[in-house]
Amino acid sequence: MSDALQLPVVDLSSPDRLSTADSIRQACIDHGFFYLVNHGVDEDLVKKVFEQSGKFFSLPIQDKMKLARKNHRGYTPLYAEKLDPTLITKGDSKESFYIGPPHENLNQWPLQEDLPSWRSTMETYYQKVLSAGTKLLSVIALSLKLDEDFFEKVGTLNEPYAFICLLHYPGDLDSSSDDIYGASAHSDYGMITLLATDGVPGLQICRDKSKQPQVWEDVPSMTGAFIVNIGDTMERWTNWLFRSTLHRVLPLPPSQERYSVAFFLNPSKDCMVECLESCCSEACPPRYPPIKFIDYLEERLRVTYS
Ligand SMILES: O=C(O)CCC(=O)C(=O)O
Ligand SMILES: [Fe+2]
Repeated sequence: MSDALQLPVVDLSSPDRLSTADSIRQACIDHGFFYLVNHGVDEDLVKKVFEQSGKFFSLPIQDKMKLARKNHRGYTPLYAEKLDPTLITKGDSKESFYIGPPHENLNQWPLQEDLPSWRSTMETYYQKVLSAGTKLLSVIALSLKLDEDFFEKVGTLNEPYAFICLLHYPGDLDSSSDDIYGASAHSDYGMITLLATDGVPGLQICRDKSKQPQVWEDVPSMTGAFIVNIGDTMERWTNWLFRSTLHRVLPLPPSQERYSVAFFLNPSKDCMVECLESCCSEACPPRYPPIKFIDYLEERLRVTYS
């Protein structure tokens, strides 16, 4: 069952930061998802990223496999990743390309002669979305009754372990299995995700993962807006006040395809993630012990790629 959903819209350029913080708080408690408008990332740049992404995924598979995923960067072919590890199917019907923090010098790039402006486009996009995400985190801090530079002060943004993930869903190639999703049900691991899509529908959220049968609602795209969602690290930090909502991408009908670009804003590797004081009390003690972000992430990735 599926219904279209009206997600809250957050305006990052609003001068009334306290009222923006209030609407973020409500959105993160109710949905864990919202639209972000006036985020400062130029529409032409987003368009260019989609163009370049399309060019990469159109390369012959032998060329793409030369950049096969290493150190969490590079190309992952169709069916190689399964976001819902409980499914017994062969994997999600998507291909992806990850680009990580520039300071680590571990990114893989297509040959300059094949795709000349690819690297510069992706590096510019990385910096621009990181800067929008940083601004958003300061309002999220306000929404949690913290100082607006809280996430900077605790070292989250020293060298954030953030990733661009280019995604291509090539349509339902294997109609023999009912259980193959574009992206199977999952929640994201990090603090926040900023998602751009090409407008082709498919994304759905399940607001109450404990309810049976699960109710899935469509998340329509909004032109010019990022779809932002809370990840598990933020859920852990806020002691479940902000929810990291289960989501998935439906399989596409044959002969249709879909592109999207996710930006996973993760904290720095060494950042300790521990229950915020404003989110616990005697009646509501911390649900999790403190953990170093990289230890948490490595465990989650191990399950996804096993
Ligand atoms: O492509 C989408 O719309 C969502 C992708 C997603 O949820 C993910 O990669 O974590
Ligand atoms: Fe996701």
